[in-house]
Amino acid sequence: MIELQGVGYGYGGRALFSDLSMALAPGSFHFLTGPSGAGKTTLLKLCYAELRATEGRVSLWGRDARGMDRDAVALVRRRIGVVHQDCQFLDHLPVAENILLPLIVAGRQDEGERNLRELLAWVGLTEQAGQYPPELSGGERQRAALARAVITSPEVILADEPTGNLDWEMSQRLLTLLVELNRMGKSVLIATHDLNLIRASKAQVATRTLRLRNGRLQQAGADL
Ligand SMILES: Nc1ncnc2c1ncn2[C@@H]1O[C@H](COP(=O)(O)OP(=O)(O)OP(=O)(O)O)[C@@H](O)[C@H]1O
Repeated sequence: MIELQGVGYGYGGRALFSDLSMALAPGSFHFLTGPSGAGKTTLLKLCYAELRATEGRVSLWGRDARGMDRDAVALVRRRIGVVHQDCQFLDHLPVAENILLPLIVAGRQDEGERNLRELLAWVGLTEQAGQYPPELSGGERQRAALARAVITSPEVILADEPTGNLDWEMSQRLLTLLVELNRMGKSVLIATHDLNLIRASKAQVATRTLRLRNGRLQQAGADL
């Protein structure tokens, strides 16, 4: 679905990473780890065509991202749900409307009501639907961000530090939601610093861990 071959990227002419390859297959579950500033968020942005690789090839469902115009990118993004590091809510809209936004943008609001009710119950935010994002706790915000990422039924979920600043219990709860999505057949990639979260996932799901460090991507093994 998403494939990177020999990909490099840099800001302002300075290479951040190079010759990086990976593939997200249907139903796969990956963690992406590495030190702060290694380029995890940048790598996720390449996966959903927010950024274009400066070398190599990013293929999204078999199409080279480089040749995609805005409409093609918009189409492909509907197959990808992104949980952003900072949630990116519109604070003047209630939580329910924030979650519905991707469906509205996709012109599919008719699917909204039923999906929304189910999703709010699934993430445990039925009571908070009418509240505004600044009124939510950190864990509630992250769960709302996850609901928003999956309301369009994407095939791939890319989550950038979804458990950053959450306590252990809430991190586990979020991980369980992501594992449930994976069991429904979705491919999941989680960027995280939290090695305990990666270890805890092993009991629930078969995962691969990729480590981005010094401009290289390696598969992490038992050394985690
Ligand atoms: N828009 C930008 N312009 C210039 N430099 C940038 C930009 N975005 C990120 N960078 C730099 O690129 C490097 C990688 O950033 P990135 O956010 O991808 O790392 P990260 O591994 O996700 O970090 P963290 O774990 O702290 O979130 C950092 O040094 C960052 O300052």
